[in-house]
Amino acid sequence: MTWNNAGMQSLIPVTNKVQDVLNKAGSSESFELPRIAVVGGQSSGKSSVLESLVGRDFLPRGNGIVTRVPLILKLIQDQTEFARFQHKEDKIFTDFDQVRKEIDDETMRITNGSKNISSTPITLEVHSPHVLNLTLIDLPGIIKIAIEGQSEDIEEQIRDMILNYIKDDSCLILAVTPANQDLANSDALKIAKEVDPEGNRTIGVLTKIDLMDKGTDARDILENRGACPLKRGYIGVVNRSQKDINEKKNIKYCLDQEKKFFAQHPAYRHLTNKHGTPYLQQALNQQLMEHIRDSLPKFRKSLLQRFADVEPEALKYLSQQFDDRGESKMLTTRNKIVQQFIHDVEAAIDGSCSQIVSTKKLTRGAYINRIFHKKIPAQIDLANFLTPEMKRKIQITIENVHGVHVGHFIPDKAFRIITKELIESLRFPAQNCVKLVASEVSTTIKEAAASIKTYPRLRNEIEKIASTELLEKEKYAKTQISFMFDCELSYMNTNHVDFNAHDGQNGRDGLMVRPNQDQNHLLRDAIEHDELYDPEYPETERIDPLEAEELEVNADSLEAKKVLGLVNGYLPIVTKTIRDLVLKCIMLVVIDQLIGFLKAELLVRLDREDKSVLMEESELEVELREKTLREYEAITEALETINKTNMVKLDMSAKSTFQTFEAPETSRTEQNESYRETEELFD
Ligand SMILES: Nc1nc2c(ncn2[C@@H]2O[C@H](COP(=O)(O)OP(=O)(O)OP(=O)(O)O)[C@@H](O)[C@H]2O)c(=O)[nH]1
Repeated sequence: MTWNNAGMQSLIPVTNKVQDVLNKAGSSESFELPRIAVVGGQSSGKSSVLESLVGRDFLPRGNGIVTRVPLILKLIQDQTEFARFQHKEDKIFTDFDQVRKEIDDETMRITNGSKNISSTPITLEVHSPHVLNLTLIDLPGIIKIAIEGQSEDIEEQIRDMILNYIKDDSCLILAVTPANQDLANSDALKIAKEVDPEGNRTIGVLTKIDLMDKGTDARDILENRGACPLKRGYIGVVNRSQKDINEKKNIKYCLDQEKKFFAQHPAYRHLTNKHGTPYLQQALNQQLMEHIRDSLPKFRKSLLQRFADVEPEALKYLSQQFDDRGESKMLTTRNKIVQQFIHDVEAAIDGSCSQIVSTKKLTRGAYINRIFHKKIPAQIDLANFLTPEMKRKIQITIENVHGVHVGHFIPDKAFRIITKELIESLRFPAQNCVKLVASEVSTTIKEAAASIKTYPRLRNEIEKIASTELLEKEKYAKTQISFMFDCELSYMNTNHVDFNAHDGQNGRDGLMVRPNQDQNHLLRDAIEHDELYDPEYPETERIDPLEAEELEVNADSLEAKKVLGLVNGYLPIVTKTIRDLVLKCIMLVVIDQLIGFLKAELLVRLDREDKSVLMEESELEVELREKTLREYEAITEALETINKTNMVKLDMSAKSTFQTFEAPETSRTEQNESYRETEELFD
């Protein structure tokens, strides 16, 4: 058997290298060549044309509708030559007569042995070192009348099937018309026009020129001067006749006969260079080149986009790679990872450290900020302390302080007891604030550690050291805060500059309680003028006598009000101080000291571990890294290959073989722009 698709070979170096490189790397990018669908009336010679294009004699041929199901023929460039059907994946065909038989058998199976057609395609892969990766489709011929045993609407079914394949803009249409029929009635041209009215992707193929009536010729059509001119013109071919097939004449022999036919025929002698199967191959070749030329810039853009996606990951992997024979390189890698981890933790908390500021997601630092300024003030809050329960406590405390005696002075002791109890009630919420921030810092540590993908042991160790230290810091901060509470509880500083006897609002009628002042007198005045009650806290107003009765204690007593005034004036000082110090303590211990620890101690602690164990790579990550690096290299190579392609030369060679094909202007400009982009990238 002889292969005769040499015309397509010139495309192999570029497209196949690009396809190969990307396929091998398992890249998601792939450069697809367009499908070529062969359409035409029944027995117009479609399968014969297709076979000539492939250069292989393996398709069923004969009278009647031979092609009754679509045949999707995938040509795949490979080292060895064989065929394989999708429906029989395990079987390898090396004998192409067997391929023909299998197509026949499968057609019968699909159509249940009837004479009907089916849209269920047969998919056949032909692997060969001589083909270009390309998909060709042989379709059933368009018929006019159903014969016995065929569905009434078979004509419509065939039309729909053909249209379904050729409607895709990237599909090249070979409209096959026999020369011994009137062109104006060509089914192929009619159906092609429906989907490609401009004729941009339709090539007219005139078969059976050798069978034309004596005294007639197809010269006008072949010179594109006939009744139905096509933008891309017509190409005349002389395929093997049924007799040739029966006599098993090979394709090489028939191609020689075809050449002789054109050379010797007086009407076509001057057209020998523009017709015949080899020329059709060249024309198709040019179409494909044009497609490549037009789609390369777009494809390159998409490759560049993928390159931009893959590059940062790849560079990260490359920077983390080390030669495991060299311990110092291993250490350098480890140290780099640790530095990066510390930087990531710091950057996530301290926004100013971060080079890239997200506009979509809050960072941990921003969350901590919310805890500082929203949650902490809300948790350390005694504004609503005056519950009925507290009123009752105040009165009972006062009465207990007096005991058997009748009290005439402000019960200072009761004030201290009540205030202490209230301050104490803040201890747990204040410590809880440490927990809230620590939990955010813990998440920050986990997130930063998660990016150490290649070395899971190192990642775990770093996370463990940092998290353990965070726990220590959390504990320590809680102790410090507890100490702060102890300080607050040890002394009620009623000499504080901010202390206001009724509610801490300075300047309100000058109602400041100072030592050596007559507190009883001031308070009495205040009560008379109804100034001890804060309108913001209605609970501080006079206690409902009914409620008082329920309590069975006189919570509305003058003394209770005096104590309330003192408590109310003192609490804001305490909450203000505690809020401020809790926040500062958390910042110092849980954040600053932790980061300080990471900077000073993390490497020291890691040094205690076995380096080679710590730097063991994760299998999954190794796989991912290799895949990423493979794709990175493949895309780089593919881009370089495309960049080296001499598009002008490619275009010139295309033009010299098939003058009527014009390339759209815009694609050239786009192409140059894209080249510039690519060149810049690789400069
Ligand atoms: N003499 C001569 N015979 C041809 C030519 N082209 C095709 N034939 C013959 O015409 C018959 C039909 O050819 P096919 O290639 O099977 O036609 P088809 O369009 O694929 O047929 P269907 O798939 O059945 O529609 C075969 O016997 C071919 O040998 C040609 O250029 N010259």
